[in-house]
Formats: sequence, structure tokens, C-alpha cells
Amino acid sequence: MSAVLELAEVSVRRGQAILLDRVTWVVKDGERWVVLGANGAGKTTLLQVAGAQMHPTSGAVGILGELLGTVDVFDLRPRIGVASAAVAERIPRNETVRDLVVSASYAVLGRWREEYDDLDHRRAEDLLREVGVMRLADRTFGTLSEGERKRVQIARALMTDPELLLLDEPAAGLDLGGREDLVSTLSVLAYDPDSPATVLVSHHVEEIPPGFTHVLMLRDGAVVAQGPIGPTLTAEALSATFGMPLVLEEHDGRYAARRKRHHRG
Ligand SMILES: Nc1ncnc2c1ncn2[C@@H]1O[C@H](COP(=O)(O)OP(=O)(O)OP(=O)(O)O)[C@@H](O)[C@H]1O
Repeated sequence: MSAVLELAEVSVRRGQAILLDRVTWVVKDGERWVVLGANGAGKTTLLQVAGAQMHPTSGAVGILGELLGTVDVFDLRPRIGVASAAVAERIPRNETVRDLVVSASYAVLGRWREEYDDLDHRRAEDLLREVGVMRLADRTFGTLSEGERKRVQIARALMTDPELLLLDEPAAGLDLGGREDLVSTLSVLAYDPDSPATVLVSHHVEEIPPGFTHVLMLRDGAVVAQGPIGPTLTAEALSATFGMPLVLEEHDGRYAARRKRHHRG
């Protein structure tokens, strides 16, 4: 398996603040990573580096076989699918779901190219079906619920057939049912061998879709633990990541965490 992402001693500093602290991380083809951490841990910063949206202050970043700093990021970015709140903000509310997904193949947000191939339309429909929102194809983005928007964004991110898929908190703002539906969809994608290498950022272990293979845990910009999810995602590592004693449960590939109760002797 070849490396899709290779970070060596990557740090990002802004003034006195250390956003990422010597992160070394390799994502290989076929792997599905969850990045866990508290608010402000550096997850979004890590994803921005991985998506060639931000250069590190120090360290080396390899993305899809190219060394960041020696390659034109505009050649690199179309090979990476991104779904995040920042991307969603730039989506025009009056564009239809179908156009939004189909136009991704030309990497333009909010601009309508006159002609798209039948092939593009068919692929967009397949993706909308895969993420369970084909029935919304002719609605405008602005009329969708938060959960529906997340699904459309994922279809859009997959439209270019990316070699790397980056999902920044896809379940944020969803209700319980919406979260569960999205976790199922992401699980189907995770088990699909044709899906690209994927990195999903989350605050909550409950949002980890079955089929995700690896975890990276961040605290204050530094890696607390990383590796295959089974042995790496432990109560100890999670407690260190969130800075409080936590109990962790796993059932059928799903995780749940809560604060450890104090027992009085
Ligand atoms: N330009 C900046 N100057 C100083 N600090 C910054 C700057 N940009 C981000 N930070 C800080 O860096 C830290 C990491 O931010 P980041 O958005 O990567 O965290 P996160 O783990 O994604 O957080 P959240 O879960 O809240 O989205 C935060 O404490 C943030 O306030």
C-alpha cells in the first residue's frame, strides 16, 4: 500500500500559539482514519495541511506522492475531496443539489458550465443515491436540512473521484437520527474498497463509523496516540486526549464514552 499522506515532524505556529506540534503521520491507500480531539486540539489545522490548504511552519508534508512546497497546490487540490463547514459556507444556497454535485467535476463553486456530459450526470446521480439523497436532486441547497446538506457535500466531494477524502466533523449539528443515518452511510463508504483513503475529524467516539481502520488522537496540537483503531482507541488514550478520566465501551464496531464516576470508599 502506498502512502497517500506523509507528515514528518510537522508544526504550525501562529505567533506564540502552537497549532500543531511535531506531528508525524502516514496515511496509506485503503486506510480510513478518524482524528479525535477536544475543541482547539488542532484537528482542523491538521486537515488543512492534509488538504494542501495550509503550509506548515516546519516539517515536511507529502500529499499523493508530491512534496508540499515543491508542487503547484492548484494541481493537487482537485485530487482531494473535502467536506467541511468552510467549504459549505461557499456553496450558493440557490443552486440545485444536482448542479452542485455535477459542477464539482469542474472544480467550480457557484458557477454553472453550460454543458456537462451525460456521464457526469449519471455519476452525480449514483453518488446522490449512494449517500441517500437522490430524492433531493432538484431541490436547492438552501432548502435542505443540516443532515441533508452534509450528505450532499459528501457526494460533491466524491464527484471528482478523489484519491483522498477529508471530512471535517460531518456529523456536527445533526440530531440523533441524522447522526445515525450519516454514520451508516459513512460506514458503507468505509467498507467499499473503491472508496478513497479517508480522514474524518470528530470530537465524539459515537460518530466513528464501523469500518474505519485507524485513529489519531490530538491534544494541544500534539499526537497523544495513533495506530489501528482496535488497540489504539483505549480509555487511557481517550482520557489523555480529553484531559479527564473516561470510560470507553465498544459494541459491534460502535464506540461510546462517558466520564468515569468517582467511587467513594
Ligand atoms: N491564526 C491563529 N492564531 C493563533 N491561534 C490560532 C490561529 N488559528 C487557530 N488558532 C488556534 O489553534 C488551535 C487549533 O485550532 P483548530 O481549529 O485546528 O482546532 P480544532 O481541533 O479543529 O478545534 P474545534 O474542534 O473547536 O473545531 C485553537 O486553539 C485555535 O484557537
